[in-house]
Amino acid sequence: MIHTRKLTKNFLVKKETIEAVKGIDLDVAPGELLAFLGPNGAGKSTTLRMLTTLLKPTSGTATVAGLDVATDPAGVRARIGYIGQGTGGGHSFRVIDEMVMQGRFYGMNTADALARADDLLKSLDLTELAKRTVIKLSGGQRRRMDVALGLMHSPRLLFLDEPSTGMDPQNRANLWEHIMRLRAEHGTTIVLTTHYMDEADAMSERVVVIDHGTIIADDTPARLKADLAGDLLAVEVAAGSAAAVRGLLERTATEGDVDESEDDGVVRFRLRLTHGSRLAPDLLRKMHDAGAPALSLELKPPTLDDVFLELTGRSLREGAKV
Ligand SMILES: Nc1ncnc2c1ncn2[C@@H]1O[C@H](COP(=O)(O)OP(=O)(O)OP(=O)(O)O)[C@@H](O)[C@H]1O
Repeated sequence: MIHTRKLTKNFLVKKETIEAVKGIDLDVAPGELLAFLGPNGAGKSTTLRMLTTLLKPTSGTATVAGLDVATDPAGVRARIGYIGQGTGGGHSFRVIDEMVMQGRFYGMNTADALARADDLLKSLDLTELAKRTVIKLSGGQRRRMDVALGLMHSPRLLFLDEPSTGMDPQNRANLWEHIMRLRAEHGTTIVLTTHYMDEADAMSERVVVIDHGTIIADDTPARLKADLAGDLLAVEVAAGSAAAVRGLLERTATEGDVDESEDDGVVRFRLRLTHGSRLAPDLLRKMHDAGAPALSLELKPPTLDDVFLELTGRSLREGAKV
């Protein structure tokens, strides 16, 4: 559905070249749901804008839905849906009119456009709002209408640029429910950008991590986490037991160093353990046998942020918009 080779975009700003996207190779199969995840300025939107023909690549190639973005941008546009950041229709039209106009724009006749709009409004729980003017919709409703607009011409491939930015968790969950349903019903291939790592984790089958214009990881969230970041283990012991426990933990740590801090006679160790839930009981027993029992033990599975941290030395949260 998408094939890019060495896809590159440079911007020239005041005689300075900004390398926004640096030679991306990407293949997306029909029906995939893929998220570009990365901090602000990583190159996610620029990549998406090249794939949707809104920006011309500086070099490299991209075919989208079977057509070349450079030589047949109009053809690509006819085959895809694109929902940009905070876009949407005009303010003073009614939702249904906005949708029919969109359908007409894509060459549908009014009757077909109305039928399709009805279907989509139903799928996206917007039927009751069909006659409301767009300006009166809430943020979440508006975003759902954006999705409906992007789907009016039944594209096989839908691009969503930060679909849920600025939404509260309930609206985000609701939008996702609708996107998933549409996908199940129509088999639409979906490519989206997000800097919400929990969203990428929970919703996407494939996460492409982008940093400084380069793909630095590309896999299922589960495999990314399993490969790159062990579970985070935090264990507290009495200060008198610290020396014995330190040695034990250093022999057990599978990733990185053992971090240690002391507060009020309690020493807290933090370390990464691959397959922590399997190792933790054994560790507890060894600590007990060494006469240095744990006061508390906490085991946290890794997040995509841990993955990003391991890959770049930076946290995704640091650069995330709130
Ligand atoms: N039109 C433009 N002119 C100049 N520089 C640009 C332009 N668009 C993007 N850039 C720069 O290209 C780099 C990548 O930006 P891009 O918008 O693709 O990042 P992003 O990962 O989508 O970030 P965000 O999460 O903030 O949307 C940034 O350094 C940005 O400042």
